[in-house]
Amino acid sequence: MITTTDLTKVFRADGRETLALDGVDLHVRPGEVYGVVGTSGAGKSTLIRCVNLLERPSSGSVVVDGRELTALAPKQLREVRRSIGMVFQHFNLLARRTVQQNVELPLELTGLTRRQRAAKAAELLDLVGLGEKAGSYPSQLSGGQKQRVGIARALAGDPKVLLSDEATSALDPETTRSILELLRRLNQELGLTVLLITHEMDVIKSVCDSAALMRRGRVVESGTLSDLLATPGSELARALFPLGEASVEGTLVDITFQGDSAVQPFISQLARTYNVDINIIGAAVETIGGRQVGRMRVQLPGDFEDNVVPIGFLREQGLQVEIASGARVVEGAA
Ligand SMILES: Nc1ncnc2c1ncn2[C@@H]1O[C@H](COP(=O)(O)OP(=O)(O)OP(=O)(O)O)[C@@H](O)[C@H]1O
Repeated sequence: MITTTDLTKVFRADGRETLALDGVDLHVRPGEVYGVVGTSGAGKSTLIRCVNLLERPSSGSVVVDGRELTALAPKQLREVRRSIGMVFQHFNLLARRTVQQNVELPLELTGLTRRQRAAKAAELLDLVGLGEKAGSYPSQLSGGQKQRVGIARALAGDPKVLLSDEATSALDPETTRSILELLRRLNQELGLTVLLITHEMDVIKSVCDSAALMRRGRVVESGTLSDLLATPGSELARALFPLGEASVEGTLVDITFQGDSAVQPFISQLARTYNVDINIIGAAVETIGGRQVGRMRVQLPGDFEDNVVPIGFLREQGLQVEIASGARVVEGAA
C-alpha cells in the first residue's frame, strides 16, 4: 500500500546540509498498522511527510496505492493527497471554526453541497464518538476530543491510508490508550492502512502489526512484530519485551515462544535430561500486535561452551533461543 524506495532527503539551511533520510526502503502492506520508532532526529517526521509529499524527497520514489507520487503533476498530487489522511501531534484545528466546520474543511473544495458536507461530517463525528460536540469550538474540548476531531477530519476524503505523526504524544496515558483503540478500530472496520510514527515503544506494542526502527536517517530493522520477536539480536524485540539486566554469572539464555507452545515442560525436560540447574531470571507473557508472546530468561551454569548441547536441545524443540550473555564466546564458536 505504501512503498518507499531508496528515499533520501537533504535539508540545506545556513550553508549546512543535513541528510535527514539516507536511503529508506519501507513497505507497508494494505490493511496493516505500521509503526516507525526512533529517537529524536532519526528522521521519522521527515519520512512520514515525504509519504504524502508535504516534503519533497531529494531522490527515491514513493508509491501509495499503486501511484508513484513523485511523478505526479501538482493537480493530480492534490487529488491523491486528499485520499491520504493525516493526523498531527498538536491536532492543527482551526480555533474559530466549530468541530463540524473543522471536519468539513477538506470537503470544501470537493464540489459537495453544504448539506452533503454536513451529513458527512456528522457521520464522521459519530464514528469517532463525538456526535454531540459538533457545535463546540476546539477550546471547549479535551486533548483526546481534539484528536478525535483531527482523526474525523483526516477521514473526510475517505482515505485508504492514514498517516499519524505522533498523534498521542501530547496526551496522557489513558487518553493515549483510547485514541490508539480508535485507530485500531478504524483500521479494522474501514480496512484503513495506518502508518504512524512514535517515540514510544508502548504505542508499537499495543497497536502495530509491523514496525521499523530508524536511526540517523536509515531504517535499521523492520518487519512484522512476530518476525522481529523471532529474530535473534533484534533491538526492537528487546525493546518490545525487555527481560531485565544481564548478570555476569553463567550463561543467560532468552527463550521466546509464540502462540500456543508453552516453555515450561521443555525447561523441566532439559533439567532432567542434562542434569543442569536452571535458574529462571524472568518470564512474561504479553499480547503484542494481538498475539500472545512469551519470553523467558534462564541462567545455565557455566559458560556458553558448557551449554552447547542443552541450548541445541531447546532449539530442536522449535523454541527461539538467544544467548543474552557470553556473546563473545558465541562468536568465537561460530
Ligand atoms: N526543515 C528542516 N530544515 C533543516 N533541517 C531539518 C528540517 N526538518 C528536519 N531537519 C533535520 O532533519 C533531521 C531529521 O529530523 P526529523 O524531524 O525527521 O526527526 P524525527 O525522528 O522526527 O525527530 P523528532 O522525534 O524530534 O521529531 C534532524 O537532524 C533535523 O534537524
